[in-house]
Amino acid sequence: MSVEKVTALKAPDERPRPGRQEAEEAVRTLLAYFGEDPLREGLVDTPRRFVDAYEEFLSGYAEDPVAILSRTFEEVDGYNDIVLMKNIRLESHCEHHIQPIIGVAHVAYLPSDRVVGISKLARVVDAYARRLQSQETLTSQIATAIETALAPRGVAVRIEAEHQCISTRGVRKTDVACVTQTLTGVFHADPQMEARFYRLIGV
Ligand SMILES: Nc1nc2c(ncn2[C@@H]2O[C@H](COP(=O)(O)OP(=O)(O)OP(=O)(O)O)[C@@H](O)[C@H]2O)c(=O)[nH]1
Ligand SMILES: [Zn+2]
Repeated sequence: MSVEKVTALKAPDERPRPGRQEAEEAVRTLLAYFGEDPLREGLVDTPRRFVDAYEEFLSGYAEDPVAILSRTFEEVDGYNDIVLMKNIRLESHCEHHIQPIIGVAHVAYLPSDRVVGISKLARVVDAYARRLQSQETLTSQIATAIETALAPRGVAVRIEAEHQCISTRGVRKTDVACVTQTLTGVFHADPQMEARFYRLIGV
């Protein structure tokens, strides 16, 4: 197996990482590449700020979404219907251009024997969104984490988002939403459940 292939198979936390100084130096290189003077007053601290900002944007790599969903509750007095968090603000970055993806996520599940604290559904969205993503992968990862952690009767995740790599550069189309969804279990198998999900989120 080639060296590249072995590297590609390593888990993210096992991959050798450059240090902070190297990261800031890379930003200085980019500034110089674009014709700027990285040492002028307004830019001298920019590499530090840039790396700080992207550590925040990409902080999801340090999170374990299944662990976020590990605290569950069984005492729901027979509650037996859909749980939906709709209009969760979504902020991510596309893996192709490292440009913002801004939109909303709707996350629903039909519990089997346990429910999760509802804030945790939004935390799972953030844990995956704060990574370099394609919208399809992001949608699927959120659904899979809920499936894995809660073993519910079904999961429905829908994301509607604008990609700034499409609105501010390249093809430059504004007010265009990319819509993706993953439906599992009853939401996939039962058209009435699928339709209820759409009605609840106002589609
Ligand atoms: N499927 C998918 N594509 C995405 C996503 N975010 C960005 N893209 C697309 O990724 C593609 C990358 O295409 P390339 O031809 O390699 O890159 P490019 O030359 O910058 O393409 P243009 O954006 O068309 O200028 C573009 O079509 C983007 O619109 C996403 O979340 N999912
Ligand atoms: Zn992009």
